[in-house]
Amino acid sequence: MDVELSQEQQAFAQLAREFAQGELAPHAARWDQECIFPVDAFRRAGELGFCGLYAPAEMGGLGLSRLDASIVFEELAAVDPSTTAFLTIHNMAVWMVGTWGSPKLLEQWGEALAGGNKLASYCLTEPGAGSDAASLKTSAQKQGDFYLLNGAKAFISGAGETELLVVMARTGAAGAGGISAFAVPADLPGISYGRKELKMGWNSQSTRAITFDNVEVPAHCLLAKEGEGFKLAMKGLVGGRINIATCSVGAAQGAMNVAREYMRGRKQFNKDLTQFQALQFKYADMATQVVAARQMVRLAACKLDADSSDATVYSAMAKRFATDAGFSVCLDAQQLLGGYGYLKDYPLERLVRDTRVHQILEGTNEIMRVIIAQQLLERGLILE
Ligand SMILES: CC(C)(COP(=O)(O)OP(=O)(O)OC[C@H]1O[C@@H](n2cnc3c(N)ncnc32)[C@H](O)[C@@H]1OP(=O)(O)O)[C@@H](O)C(=O)NCCC(=O)NCCSC(=O)CCS(=O)O
Repeated sequence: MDVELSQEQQAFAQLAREFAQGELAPHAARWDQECIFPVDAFRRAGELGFCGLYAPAEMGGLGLSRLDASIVFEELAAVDPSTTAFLTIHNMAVWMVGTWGSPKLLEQWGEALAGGNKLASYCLTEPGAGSDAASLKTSAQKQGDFYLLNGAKAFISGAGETELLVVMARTGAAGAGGISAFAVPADLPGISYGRKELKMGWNSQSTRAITFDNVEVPAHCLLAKEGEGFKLAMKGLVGGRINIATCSVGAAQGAMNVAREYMRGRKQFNKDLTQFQALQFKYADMATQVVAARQMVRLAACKLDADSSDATVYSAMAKRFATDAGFSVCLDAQQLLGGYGYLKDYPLERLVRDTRVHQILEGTNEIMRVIIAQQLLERGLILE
C-alpha cells in the first residue's frame, strides 16, 4: 500500500472537496433539521461519477478501486456524513447489480443507476433478522417467469425514495444457502412502505420498513444464481463496511477542522484555547486516532482491491476501529467548543448524532468482533 496518494487520487480528493463545499456544506444543516433526502444533490454527484465510483465501466460506472472510492467518500463525509453514507449504500447496491445482474437487467438499469438518475437501496435486515442475517424469512417462490416475493424488511436506507431495491430473499431451505438476491423495481404492485423512522441522526436519508405482498418480480431480476444471495450480500457488505468506516474518518476530520478554527479564535483567561496544554493533548490524541483509523480503512480497501482472502477481517477491523474512533473524536471536538458545541450554530452536534449509528449498522461493532474472532481463532487466520 502506498502511503502517499497518487496525483490522480489527489485530484479525486480535490474534486470531492469542491463538491462537498459547493453542494453539501451549504445545505447539510437544513437537510438534517428538516429531514430532506437531497435527490438533486445525488443527481449532481452522479454527474461527477460519484454514484458508480467502483461500479463496472460496462454499466457506466467509473470502475475505480475501493481505495479511490474511499478517498472521495472521506472528503464528502467531512461536511455531511449522513448524505455521504447514503451515497455509499447506493454505490454498494449499484456494484452488486453491475457485478451479478443479467444483461437485460443491466440494459434497463445500468446507466441510470451509475449516473445517479435512479437510486438504489440495500435490503437485508428484517424485523426478526438483524445480526443473524441468514435467518431471514422474506420468501421468493419461482412461478414461471417471475418470483413471488412475500415478507418484510426493516431499517432500509432510502426506502420510499429509491427506484430499485436489492432484496435478499429465501428461495430454498433454511440457512445461508437458501437465500437469493434480487434487484426489484421499487414501484412494483404489492410493495408498500412504512412511516419515515424518527432517528437520532442520519436525517438526510429516509429509513423505512418495506412490505412485500405477492410481488411479481421478473426472473431476470435475480442476481447471479439461486442460493448465492447470502454470499453476495456479505460481499457487498465487506465493501460497505469500509465505506461506513470511511464516513466516520471523514466526519472526524471535519469535526477536528471546526474545532481547530474555534480554538484559534477563542480566548479564555487571556489565552487562545490552542495554548492550554490539556486541550493541546486532547487535540493531539484526536489527530492520532483519525490517522490510525484512516490507515486501517485504506489498508482494508487495498486488501479488497487485491481480492485478498483476509479482506473480510480487515474490513471488519476497520469498521470496528474507525467507527468507534470517529464517534469519540466527534464527541471530543464537541467538548472543545464548550457550550457552543451543543448549539446547532456549529455542525458538531450533528456530526456526533450522525456518527453514532456507524457503530450499529452494516453489522454492529459486536458482530465485527465476532467476524474477527471467528477468522483468527476458529479458522486460524494469521495476519501479517
Ligand atoms: C454474523 C454473520 C457474520 C455470519 O453469519 P452466519 O454465521 O449465519 O454465516 P456464515 O456461516 O459465516 O456464512 C455463511 C456462508 O456465507 C459465506 N460468507 C460469509 N461471509 C462472507 C463474505 N464476507 N464473503 C463471501 N462469503 C461469505 C460463508 O463462507 C458461508 O458459505 P459456505 O457455507 O462456506 O459455502 C452475518 O450474519 C452478518 O454479517 N451479520 C450482520 C448482518 C449485517 O451486517 N446487517 C446489516 C445490513 S445493512 C444495514 O444495516 C442497513 C443499512 S443500509 O445499508 O441501508
